Amino acid sequence: MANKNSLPLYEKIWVKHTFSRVMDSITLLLLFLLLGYRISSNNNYTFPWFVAFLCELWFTITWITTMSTKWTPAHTKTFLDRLLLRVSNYELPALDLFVTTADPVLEPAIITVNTVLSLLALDYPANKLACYVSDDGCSPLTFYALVEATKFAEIWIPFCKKYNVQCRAPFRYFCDESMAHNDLPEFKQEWLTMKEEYEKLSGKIQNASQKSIPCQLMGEFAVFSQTHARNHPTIIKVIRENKGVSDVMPHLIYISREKRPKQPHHHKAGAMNVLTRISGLMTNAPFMLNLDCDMYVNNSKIVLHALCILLDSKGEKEVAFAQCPQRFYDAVKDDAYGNQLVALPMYIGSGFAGLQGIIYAGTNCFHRRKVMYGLSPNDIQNAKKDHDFTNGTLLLSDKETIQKFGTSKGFVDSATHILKGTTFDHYKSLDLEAASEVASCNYEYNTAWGKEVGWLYGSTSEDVLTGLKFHTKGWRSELCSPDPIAFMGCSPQDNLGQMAQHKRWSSGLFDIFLSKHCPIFGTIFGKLQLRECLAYIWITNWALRSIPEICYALLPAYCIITNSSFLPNKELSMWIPTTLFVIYNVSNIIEHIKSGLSIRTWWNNQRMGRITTMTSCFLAFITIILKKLRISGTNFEITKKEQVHSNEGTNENVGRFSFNESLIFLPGTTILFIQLIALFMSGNGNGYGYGYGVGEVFCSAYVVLCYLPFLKGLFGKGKYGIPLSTIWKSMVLAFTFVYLCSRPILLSE
Ligand SMILES: O=c1ccn([C@@H]2O[C@H](COP(=O)(O)OP(=O)(O)O[C@H]3O[C@H](CO)[C@@H](O)[C@H](O)[C@H]3O)[C@@H](O)[C@H]2O)c(=O)[nH]1
Ligand SMILES: [Mn+2]
Repeated sequence: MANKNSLPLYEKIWVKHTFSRVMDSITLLLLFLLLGYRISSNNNYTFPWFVAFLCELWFTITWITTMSTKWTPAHTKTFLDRLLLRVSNYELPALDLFVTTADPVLEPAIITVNTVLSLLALDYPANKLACYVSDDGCSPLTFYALVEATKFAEIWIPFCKKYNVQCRAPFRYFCDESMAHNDLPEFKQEWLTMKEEYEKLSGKIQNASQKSIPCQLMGEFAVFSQTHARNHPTIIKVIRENKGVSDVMPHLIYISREKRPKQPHHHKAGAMNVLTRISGLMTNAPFMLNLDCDMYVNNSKIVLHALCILLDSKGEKEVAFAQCPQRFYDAVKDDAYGNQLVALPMYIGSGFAGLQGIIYAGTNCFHRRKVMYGLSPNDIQNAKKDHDFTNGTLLLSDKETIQKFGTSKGFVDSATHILKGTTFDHYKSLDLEAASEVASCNYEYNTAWGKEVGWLYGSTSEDVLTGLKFHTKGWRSELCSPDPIAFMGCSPQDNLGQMAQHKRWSSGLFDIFLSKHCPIFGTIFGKLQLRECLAYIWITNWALRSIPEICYALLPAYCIITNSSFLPNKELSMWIPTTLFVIYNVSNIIEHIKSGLSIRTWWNNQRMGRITTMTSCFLAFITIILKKLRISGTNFEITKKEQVHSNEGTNENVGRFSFNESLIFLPGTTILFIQLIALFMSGNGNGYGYGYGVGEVFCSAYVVLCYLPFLKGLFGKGKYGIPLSTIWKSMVLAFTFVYLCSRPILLSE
């Protein structure tokens, strides 16, 4: 019994993916064989041969990073009973909850409200929780919705706790009529009342979004008059203060940080840092959970699960953050746009988790505040050795602290508590003046915010960048994936959203690769482990992948047009690329099936992978090159969040591609045209002498198959059709390509 308290609070479970390992190794072997063959068959040194060799070399290197990332997947198992034995309810640490929203149109208030309600109703002592909502849209509607939601929360929270409701976001909970059944007689009545009350709440928010905010609330809303989303002073509203142990409602605070047209606001990262500072002034919890506005809590005990990792005696010393997986509701059938990210996290995500740790995904993540303030595991070790926190590395002189954290005395005091490891016993009622100071545009000027402290600036993928910084300092991270799944969110409902999102991610990630935070430097000069570094190289190079993929996709067409070949054309050697193609796809199909997905889903993911790499990633590549050349900057385009209604599931247009004037469709349409021209030439017997073979024609046809949605788009109407201007531009580009192909090139035969 004596060592009950020394039992670990979580365990790492290593997953055996033997089949994947074998298939991946065969794939690698075949890639090596192909490269070897290309080098050894010296009678084939032609231009397409050379380009193919370079592309395949790239694919091989990428494959090595993929394999290394996937090789030792792991996840964690948490022991809630052990945690509760060790810490009583009274001793549980405080937790600050952060929600970010930025646009009341793209992110409807009712979605944010549901996220907030699910957080307020967490299975955790309410007096230890404080929920801070950052509104970058400075929208009175969001504020109004939160005020109304608080009234509903007063009955919703007790209801959830009484009946141990699992999903505490009402819009999802009430979707499922079967929830209305329960053996307790009074349940049904309460369920109905609750549903009615929720409908009233959503009705009010709906009305307010269409008309205006009810006038009786005008007083409270006066501050919103004459504000503009990009130009307004700080607005902070303490909507509800927790009144102590017996109160079921956590604190709820609305924040819209100051924005001025010419001042950089650093998008989400900037918002997160303001939340960090304001919460530091008020509750200063040692842990923080951050959610995007569309991610609701699906497992009400998730805080306890995450604490098992963060409070574990080993975890306490080593783990910077516990990341829960991202899962999405209302998926489009068979994942037509390839954005559900189910198979990828299962292999790559847990692969990361088996190394130095999972990446920080921007949402669903529990952070340690002191790590956010820049501490490394080393600092803590040294301070412990010195037994003196005042002279140890942890505490800086007053001047240094101000240089690091800024001039707010209140905040510097709170940060000192965190660095020393002592927390406030009870919260301080919010000093609005101090809070406005730390939320102002100028506050971070000449401080370490965004550089050494808090969420890092400089990339639209602030999440991966911030996590990478922690790993480089020597921290680990853990994947926390209890059953039922902790959080659910919404994913783009069409290809436009998906492609734009993919572009933002890959540009942000590539930005990191080209910055001083590049994972390679992290391994050479920091504490980023080698295989973790390879995994980060894998993820930060999505944009770069577009170049070899586009070249490789153009090769078959080039060969058909110029009557040359890039594939081995002797029967015996042809088996290398053929087997490679088969093995790669078969193992991919099986991985999808093992993740519980259909073959159709596999194909949609595969196809979408090819499309996004050649379109979104390519544009991301160009965007970042232009940024590095200081020709243009990057922007954070917010993803549209939609509530899907179940009757839309039968709509025949579900899964169809829509198009607009965006440049993102230009590369895809051009590639498609080039293949069509090539196939037409091959069909017409224009390939004199038949330098190219079945292989080239097959590859070209395969590219067309991947681009089938674009082919349909050529004939589609309205939003389902590719705009004429894009078609014209693509045609010009395609014919230029064909023209250039037919001119003699130095290296060609
Ligand atoms: O200026 C901004 C822009 C965005 N956001 C918020 O950032 C979150 C993520 O934005 P979203 O448009 O939903 O992007 P996603 O691509 O869905 O988000 C993923 O990718 C982002 C990085 O690209 C991460 O920050 C997110 O956590 C991660 O879920 C949302 O809550 C927004 O309200 C802000 O608060 N301020
Ligand atoms: Mn999102």
